[in-house]
Amino acid sequence: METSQSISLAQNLYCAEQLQRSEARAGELAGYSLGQLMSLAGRSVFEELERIVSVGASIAICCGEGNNGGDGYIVARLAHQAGYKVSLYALNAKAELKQTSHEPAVQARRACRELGLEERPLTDCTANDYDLIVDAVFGIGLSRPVEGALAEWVRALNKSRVPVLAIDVPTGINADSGCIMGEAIVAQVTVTMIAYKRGLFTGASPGHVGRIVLADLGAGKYFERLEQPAWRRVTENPYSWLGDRVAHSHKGTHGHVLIVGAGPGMPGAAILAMVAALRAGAGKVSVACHPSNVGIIASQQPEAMVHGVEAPEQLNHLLNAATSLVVGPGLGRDEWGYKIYQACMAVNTCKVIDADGLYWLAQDPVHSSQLILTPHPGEAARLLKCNTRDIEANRFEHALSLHNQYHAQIVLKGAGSLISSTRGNWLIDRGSPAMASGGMGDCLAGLIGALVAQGLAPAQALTAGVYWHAVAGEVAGSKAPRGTLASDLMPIIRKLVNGWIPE
Ligand SMILES: NC(=O)C1=CN([C@@H]2O[C@H](COP(=O)(O)OP(=O)(O)OC[C@H]3O[C@@H](n4cnc5c(N)ncnc54)[C@H](OP(=O)(O)O)[C@@H]3O)[C@@H](O)[C@H]2O)[C@@H](O)CC1
Ligand SMILES: Nc1ncnc2c1ncn2[C@@H]1O[C@H](COP(=O)(O)OP(=O)(O)O)[C@@H](O)[C@H]1O
Ligand SMILES: [K+]
Repeated sequence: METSQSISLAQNLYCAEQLQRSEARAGELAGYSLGQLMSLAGRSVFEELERIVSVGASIAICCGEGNNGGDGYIVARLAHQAGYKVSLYALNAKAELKQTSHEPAVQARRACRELGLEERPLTDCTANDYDLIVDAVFGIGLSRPVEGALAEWVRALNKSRVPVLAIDVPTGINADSGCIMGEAIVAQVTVTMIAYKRGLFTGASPGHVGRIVLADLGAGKYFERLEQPAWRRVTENPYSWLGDRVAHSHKGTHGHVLIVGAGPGMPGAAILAMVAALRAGAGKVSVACHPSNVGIIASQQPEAMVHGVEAPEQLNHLLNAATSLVVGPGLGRDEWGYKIYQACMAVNTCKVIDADGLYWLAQDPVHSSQLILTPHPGEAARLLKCNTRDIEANRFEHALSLHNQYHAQIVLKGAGSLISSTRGNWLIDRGSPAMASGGMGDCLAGLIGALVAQGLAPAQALTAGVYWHAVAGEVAGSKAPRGTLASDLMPIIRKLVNGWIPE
């Protein structure tokens, strides 16, 4: 079987429907029947199992009635034959597998019976009795929420903290949206078949999938020819877009970022955006803020130029001098904030709009590819006039809606940030929960502003900014996630924009 995987296979993300439609044909092109594909799927999972636990370990294999369960029976037979202590559990121990099940699953189940592996009801499986649980309950065929006794079993399994190896998709995770349907298994490893499902990388998934292993079963490259991915994952460091600095460059070469924000009593967000823009390599950084904040902002970083603006007219010369704008950090929702926002929107300069800037944009939508919008789900809900829960229930569709409605370059932030832009639709599966602390968004806005100032096109600046911000968050939070601050990202951002790649 072919194992080397192309860059495109690592990037491309698909929906369950695409797998259901084309996996058989992809298998055929690779020279396999559906049954042979399933045998290969079971073997791939078994090979991963061998990496996690040694021969002799106690394993519970928990099977549903569909083909995900079928994969489970194949693993059970292989594991038993290899000398593992295998216990089999089934969602419906007495029933036959579904009619749509492939022959190898039926054969493997029969073989397990002949080998004396008695099937017990799934809800009798007490996780603590085992070294590893194999989740073969539901995969891409999950069609309704996991409820009742099964949901209770999933909750107990998750509480046990016994490692789980999930087949294809952790049971209860929607493979398209990454949402939990009722209750979902938390796995340490997920071995996913043929191609990546987009829902494995965003929404609730990052807390459920563990390490993801792609087993393309030799059919991946054929599958890619049959189905177009609507989304791709950023897998390559974007440093080449920025490149090394030219030896004879000067500060004017690297652009001038103007941060517009910091209404009365709110200097912090603009300070973070300002420092991020400086550390990300902007030639010059200015801040336009309420006059009451000039002293405190100027005292933070002597390299920045800080201007108090009482009235929008005072902004004009600053707007004319700027290569990029970052509008919104701490801007406020009062009359001063509104007038300042309006003055910024009157110029054509590329703008990163965040925080209160997004609040004002939602009141009076504007369409432009020179706008870079960086909403978190709450801000996205305001922009799309729905609620945060709607956004989280389908992050992919709402990211597309934002791009289509505002004609802007957008990122929908959160674990598995989604970028919908003139460069297409990209998912960034980097970052960490260490980044769930106030100020991280301000840091991102300043970083993107600096990349625009240094000459990247808006969509490139957005993609590279979100990627480096997430990687910086991972590095800053790696040893002690709690208490990680946006300020901790600044020296790491400096390294990343100079081509550093963390191990
Ligand atoms: N085809 C191939 O080549 C390959 C396929 N492969 C494998 O097949 C998997 C897909 O198999 P699948 O389509 O049979 O779906 P699967 O995930 O087993 O679930 C369907 C069953 O679950 C049931 N059900 C759903 N939700 C439920 C709920 N909440 N509560 C209770 N029941 C629920 C549903 O019931 P129904 O909706 O029919 O009433 C049906 O019985 C895929 O993920 C991969 O592992 C690999 O081997 C590679 C080769
Ligand atoms: N659990 C997580 N995993 C990955 N990235 C995260 C996580 N939590 C937060 N982030 C990232 O941190 C940033 C938070 O931004 P935001 O919510 O605007 O913060 P603030 O408004 O406090 O500055 C976003 O880029 C988001 O993607
Ligand atoms: K599963």
